[in-house]
Amino acid sequence: MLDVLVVGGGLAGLSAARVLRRAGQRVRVVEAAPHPGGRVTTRVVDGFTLDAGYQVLFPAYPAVQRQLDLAALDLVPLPSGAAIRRGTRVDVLGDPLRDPAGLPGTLTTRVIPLGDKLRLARLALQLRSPAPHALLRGPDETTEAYLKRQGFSDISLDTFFRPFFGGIFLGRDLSTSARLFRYYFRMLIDGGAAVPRAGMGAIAEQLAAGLEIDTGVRVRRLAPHGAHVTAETSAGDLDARQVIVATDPFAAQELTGEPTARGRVGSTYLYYATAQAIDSETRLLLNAVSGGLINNAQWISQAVPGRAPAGQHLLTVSVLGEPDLDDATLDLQVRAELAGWYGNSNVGTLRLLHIERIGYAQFPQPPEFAATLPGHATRLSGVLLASEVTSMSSLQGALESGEKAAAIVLGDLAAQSRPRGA
Ligand SMILES: Cc1cc2nc3c(=O)[nH]c(=O)nc-3n(C[C@H](O)[C@H](O)[C@H](O)COP(=O)(O)OP(=O)(O)OC[C@H]3O[C@@H](n4cnc5c(N)ncnc54)[C@H](O)[C@@H]3O)c2cc1C
Repeated sequence: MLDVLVVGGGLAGLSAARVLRRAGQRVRVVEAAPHPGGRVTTRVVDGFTLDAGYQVLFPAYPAVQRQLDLAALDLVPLPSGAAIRRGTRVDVLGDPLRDPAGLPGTLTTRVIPLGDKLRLARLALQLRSPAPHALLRGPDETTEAYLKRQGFSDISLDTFFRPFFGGIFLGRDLSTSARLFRYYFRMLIDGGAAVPRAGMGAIAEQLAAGLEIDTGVRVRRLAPHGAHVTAETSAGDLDARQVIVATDPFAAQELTGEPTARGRVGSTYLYYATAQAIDSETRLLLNAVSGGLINNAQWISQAVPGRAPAGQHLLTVSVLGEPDLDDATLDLQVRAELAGWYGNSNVGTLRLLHIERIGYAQFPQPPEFAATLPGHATRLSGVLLASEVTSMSSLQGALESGEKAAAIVLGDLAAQSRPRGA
């Protein structure tokens, strides 16, 4: 009999399994998909390396610092700041803290009023002192209300905050909890954003190394019997003293009977290849024009060498939500918007490699969302929950959730009391 069965091999499940294995437990992960990683995966198409959606790692995440060997991931820091696009017009907003060379351009760019640049600097100073997890406490409101209270103008909200944080929250309305805004802002100040050279899937591969993982096996039902739990799987029954359910919240609800589902935020990504050097920009491109499909885009092969074959370029385009358009229409409409940036002849060279439609990317996180989240205990004896949904919809949330569930299994009460986000 296993000591612990972990259901789901996303980052929460892998994190839990690693902690338990290090503590000497006999642990096995059962994952429904053909490979571990859950939402953090990478595929190779025609020699181009495509992450499943535009995902980045904040190396300053405390759980990332604890769990990952960042040197072995060969992280490539993404250029700080952003290029704000309004049609053919481009304004660069640098991050003077991380890239002092960009300061003159940032100060002279007129897209953000001078007063708002000073407010950004003040915000950075305010948010860099408290312990990161303390930023997840205190009064809550929407990010939009918080930014307005800080005095930011509508122009800065529309041209920078909506597309930039829209890409993180997967919605431009800034209705996400201001606590999360402050936490992510702090993570960016402390460590910027980076990606493994080989793709985000390398994170899951590193976590999975050395673990016993059954892939392509779905757990259908959990039956507690006092001192152990039987998991009915598509490959037969498995018995374990304890089970950690680390699936998405919808599957967790079915397996445990706990109300873990919190709704869905979806997003859509288009990946284009071209042999033509259309734009030398390496920064994130933000679409400051509202009402279109594109929220942000990046010439990822320029920011992260090796993502495209020699002589080729890779553009990833992020569309928020799930447009009700077939692939051909979606491609046509995105191309029409890109033509407003680069002209028809350049856009004509783009070859669509892949469209990734993600129905469940994150759960909605409105103000005070944390008070409504489930804990790790479930009504099934011997069955615990580990999932981003116990914390926050992020790599940090998934990793720390796995750590905490493992600590409960190990009876480590001190680790259980570690505050959320620490
Ligand atoms: C497009 C996109 C962009 C994102 N961007 C960022 C970002 O930039 N930064 C950030 O911090 N976070 C980001 N996130 C969020 C982050 O990826 C997730 O919060 C995190 O990966 C969730 O991990 P998890 O282990 O809780 O869940 P999941 O990754 O969903 O893993 C659950 C696993 O359980 C498996 N499973 C489900 N049911 C069963 C069953 N019955 N039996 C066996 N296995 C089962 C699934 O196949 C899956 O592998 C992004 C997510 C997406 C999709």
